[in-house]
Amino acid sequence: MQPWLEIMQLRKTIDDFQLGPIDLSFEPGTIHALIGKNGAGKSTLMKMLMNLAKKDEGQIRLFGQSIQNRDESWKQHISYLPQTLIGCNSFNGLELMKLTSHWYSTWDQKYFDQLVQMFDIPLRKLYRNLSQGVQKKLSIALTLACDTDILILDEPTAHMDIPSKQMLMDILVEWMERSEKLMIIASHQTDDIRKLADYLIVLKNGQLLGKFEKEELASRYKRYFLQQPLPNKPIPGEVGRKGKQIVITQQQENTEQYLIEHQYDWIKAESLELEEIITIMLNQPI
Ligand SMILES: Nc1ncnc2c1ncn2[C@@H]1O[C@H](COP(=O)(O)OP(=O)(O)OP(=O)(O)O)[C@@H](O)[C@H]1O
Repeated sequence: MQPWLEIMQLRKTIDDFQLGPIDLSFEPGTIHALIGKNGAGKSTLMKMLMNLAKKDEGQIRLFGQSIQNRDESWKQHISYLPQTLIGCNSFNGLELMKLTSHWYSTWDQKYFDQLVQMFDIPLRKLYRNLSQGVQKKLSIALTLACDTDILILDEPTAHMDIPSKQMLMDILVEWMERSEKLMIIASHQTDDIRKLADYLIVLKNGQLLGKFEKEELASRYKRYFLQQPLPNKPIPGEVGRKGKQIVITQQQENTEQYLIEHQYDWIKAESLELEEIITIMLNQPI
């Protein structure tokens, strides 16, 4: 399938922080989660996708066309939720709704009203007087109601209470089903990633570790409980150990082949939780 969004050899330097080179493609009908420790470059990458942060090198292509040297009409296809909305404080929800709906021809008023009701957002209160969680809910309602092809969300569940987070997960799944859509979401919440993502894009200190299919990643990592102590040197696929008889690997086939060849028996092998896999990946040397 033709990707809707492509990034080629994208690079940016901010002081001593270097992002890239990054090559990625995003196909319709998929949800990509951007994963990385604080300061890994997730927000910077998202801002570059929106042309809000200037790239030093590389190309971004939307529907096969470069977004550079064009007017900003391509933004009609993408709605973006930044970590914090700037410049909204002196407006209330109704005014922000008018401003946003004016810009997007795909604006869906009925859907916005529905989201406002679901999240119980007071539209007549000034944005600055809303709690952080309600500010987030309003920004999400404004972003989703644009009903664009592509949605870019930077930590959408931050500051939200637990029931609202759960509701948002369902809303985002339903949003994907409205028509053919693409979603890119940066999140530190494993719940968000587990429930939503098809692919994980892992950034480490500005470097791209890779794009991984979530299910494939989950099946790759295994923990073995052995009957005998392991040798001191690492075994094939090993990424971690607990004591001498519990080992975590990321290459099931190679590990099992080694264990069988060297006559190590295992009592059981189990899959890892996504949170544990992400922690291992983010702590591994590049
Ligand atoms: N406007 C800026 N001025 C100076 N440095 C910046 C600026 N924006 C980003 N950086 C630096 O770029 C790096 C990446 O920041 P970025 O916000 O993209 O990370 P992140 O992965 O989104 O982090 P977090 O998970 O904490 O939100 C950091 O070292 C940050 O200090």
